[in-house]
Amino acid sequence: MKDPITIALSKGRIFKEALPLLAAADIHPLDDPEQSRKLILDTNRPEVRLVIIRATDVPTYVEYGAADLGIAGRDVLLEQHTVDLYEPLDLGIGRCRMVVAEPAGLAAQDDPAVWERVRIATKYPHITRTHFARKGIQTEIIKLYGSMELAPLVGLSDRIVDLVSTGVTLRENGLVEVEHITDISSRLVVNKAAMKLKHRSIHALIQHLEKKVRYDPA
Ligand SMILES: Nc1ncnc2c1ncn2[C@@H]1O[C@H](COP(=O)(O)OP(=O)(O)OP(=O)(O)O)[C@@H](O)[C@H]1O
Ligand SMILES: O=P(O)(O)OC[C@H]1O[C@H](OP(=O)(O)OP(=O)(O)O)[C@H](O)[C@@H]1O
Repeated sequence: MKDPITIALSKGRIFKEALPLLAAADIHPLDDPEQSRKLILDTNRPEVRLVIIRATDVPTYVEYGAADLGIAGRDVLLEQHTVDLYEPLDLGIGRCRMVVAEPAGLAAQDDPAVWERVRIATKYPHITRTHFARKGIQTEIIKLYGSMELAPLVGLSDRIVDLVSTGVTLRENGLVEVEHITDISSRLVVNKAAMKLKHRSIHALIQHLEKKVRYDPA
């Protein structure tokens, strides 16, 4: 009998980009989470199901074994740095970068090399604090849950730490990137006990994903 496998992932861009990877492992969801309100999606394989959750909840579900595997952004994993998981594979999807940004007007006369104390609005307080602490810069952090680009426009903070991919959101809000913190992509994460107890199934799945990522990336 095959091991039952539960995979956690978020809807939206991660789900869309994960579909070809899952297909390479012969996993095809029977529903589209954009069309359905179902939180558990069956697949063509009776032993494999997907749970559809918030991107930031993926590490929690996998750490506690509510899902055996998951797909999580490196941003989420760095921010939730104490979560205990295996992270065997960079899936190469959800590619973007974590940056410090500020209004173009401020950037024109600003020099990050002389910053001593900065006020930052961000969804990523741990990453932000760590980045600036390494450079000996004190931070006042305003924690937000989205739309960080608004903060400097209404005087909540001078600067933000956020993800950038095309740069359109920064540009349309008159902001520019002033520091690159790190590159981001989505990772496969695996529950530690499941990796032992369901080793054959999980190992086979990792191999299919790895082959697709390495030899046939999207
Ligand atoms: N503009 C982007 N381009 C590419 N990848 C991105 C971009 N923005 C975010 N990501 C990646 O996709 C992941 C999921 O982002 P998404 O916007 O779907 O969820 P979220 O709204 O950030 O999460 P939550 O609902 O938990 O707050 C992020 O954790 C990040 O790794
Ligand atoms: O450089 P770009 O291609 O414009 O992408 C950057 C935007 O993408 C992400 O937001 P997302 O689309 O996830 O919206 P939300 O997190 O505010 O819901 C990120 O927080 C930026 O706002």
